[in-house]
Amino acid sequence: MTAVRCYPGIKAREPIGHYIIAYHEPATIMKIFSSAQIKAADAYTIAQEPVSSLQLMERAAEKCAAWLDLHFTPQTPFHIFCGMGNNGGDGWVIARLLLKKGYTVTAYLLHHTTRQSADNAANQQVFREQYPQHVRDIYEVGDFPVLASPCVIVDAIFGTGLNRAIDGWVAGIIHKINDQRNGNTIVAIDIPSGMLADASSLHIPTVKAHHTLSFEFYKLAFLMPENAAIAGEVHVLPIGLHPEYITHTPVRFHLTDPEMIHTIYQPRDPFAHKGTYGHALLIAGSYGKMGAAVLSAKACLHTGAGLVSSYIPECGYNIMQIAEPCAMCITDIHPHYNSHFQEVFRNNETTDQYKCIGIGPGLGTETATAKALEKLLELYNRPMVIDADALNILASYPYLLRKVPPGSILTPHPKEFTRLFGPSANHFDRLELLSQKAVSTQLYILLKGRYTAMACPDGAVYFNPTGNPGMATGGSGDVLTGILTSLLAQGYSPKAALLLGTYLHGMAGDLAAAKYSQEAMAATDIITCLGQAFLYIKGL
Ligand SMILES: NC(=O)C1=CN([C@@H]2O[C@H](COP(=O)(O)OP(=O)(O)OC[C@H]3O[C@@H](n4cnc5c(N)ncnc54)[C@H](OP(=O)(O)O)[C@@H]3O)[C@@H](O)[C@H]2O)[C@H](O)CC1
Ligand SMILES: [K+]
Repeated sequence: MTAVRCYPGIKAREPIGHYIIAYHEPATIMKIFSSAQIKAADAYTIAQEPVSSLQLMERAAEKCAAWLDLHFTPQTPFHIFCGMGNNGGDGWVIARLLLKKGYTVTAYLLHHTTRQSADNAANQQVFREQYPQHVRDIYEVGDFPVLASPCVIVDAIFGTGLNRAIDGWVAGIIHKINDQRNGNTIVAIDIPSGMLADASSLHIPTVKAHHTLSFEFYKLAFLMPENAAIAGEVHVLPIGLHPEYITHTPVRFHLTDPEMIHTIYQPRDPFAHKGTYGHALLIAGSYGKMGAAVLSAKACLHTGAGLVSSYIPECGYNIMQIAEPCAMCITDIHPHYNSHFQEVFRNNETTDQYKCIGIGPGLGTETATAKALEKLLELYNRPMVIDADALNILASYPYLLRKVPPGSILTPHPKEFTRLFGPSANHFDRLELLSQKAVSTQLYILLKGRYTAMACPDGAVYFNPTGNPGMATGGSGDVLTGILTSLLAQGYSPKAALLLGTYLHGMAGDLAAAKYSQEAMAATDIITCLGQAFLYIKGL
């Protein structure tokens, strides 16, 4: 079942994020299965539904043909490149279905092996019998056709059964297909040929698709920044894989979705007073970087914390009081940076007063700041939010990481992550390192990106689908720190705060982009749109 959802006031087809374009039932979209698990889901469905593998292939191809028919007209010629496995089998069925709908179709068989899957053979035979004049065979690069533009190229060469890097003349064909990108549309079936679903495809020849029609699930590879230019726009097409398998099979990787977020969100108590929703403390700012402190305090307030106190250097007092009158201010003895914030916690009473501390935006990395951070970590034992320069201090003094209260949330961007935990050869290795570090430190680690990855102490990783390139702007991270600190102060568990806060942040960013454009939006606009994002989540 596919249901189209959209934000209030935003057209369903606004190209802001995948999830706005089409939304699928949580059971099908939330879990990210490996290619081995997808194969098992396939087998389970065939055995339990029951359905024959040929029927399942027909079902999958029908979904693809329907999608293609919705997005193109019979005036556009189709060139469908088929491999010898089941991905190629899908290609034969798509070719047959499109011809039936009145499209001009040529199907090409790549003879990359002498072994053909049974379902591929069966569908190829049907096609050759019905449409012999529509088939061409490819044995070498020289057999690649001359294609008149504009046309649609369907890549059904390799799917999730790819077991090694593509080389030789088949790699030549992949390059030829990519040479046709300009002026034509390349649509990959299930996964672009050459791309590995669960491992890095760096330096491997891969089809560079404009669209990928992925069966039932997102593949982990689609969420990796290194593959951004390969899969294009991903469309998940449900093909009716067995819900029992989907529900009961454990996975490490998940994609958060609106329904999941709606269940995390807690409506406010009608009898609430400002004490109900916690007192948050944000330790931020330095000379020239007071904006970071203001943004995090504003975001914290607009996410619902009962009280917000901002700990800032002397120089920022007027700035903060004028920019955010709803926040209280504590100033450091130093005029330009924070050097004695641990002194806020003279006794247990004050430690208890602040339900959560967020630290880092615009903080600077002065030695006195680092010393104060060490003392703070010794005094405060609730989960904190640690960002920006506070992370850079942890990277400079790695022993401090052991003092961070368990359950705290670290929010590095990729460079901060590398400073903290070292470099990785590719984004799959980095994801593994992220997950390992969350387990070994018992902290939540949020790695910022197009699909921000949130690693939990139990080894699970959640990807966030909201957000857009307009958020790659100064202050966006400070806003996230304020949001997360606010949710923790209000009593959300670290995991709930992490998933909800990151989703809200991205959604507010999407709403800001829709209103002002990705170019013109600034971090302050993300805060302005937080209210609309809350209303959307509440109203789901
Ligand atoms: N998910 C589902 O429920 C459904 C999926 N469908 C489609 O099936 C494919 C997976 O099909 P499978 O047959 O397992 O694998 P592929 O078609 O992707 O590829 C297998 C063939 O590829 C050859 N191969 C593998 N790597 C290379 C390479 N680097 N160079 C050359 N050839 C390669 C392999 O050859 P061997 O020599 O290793 O035997 C095979 O010939 C899935 O992606 C979906 O598209 C169903 O149709 C519907 C249900
Ligand atoms: K493919």
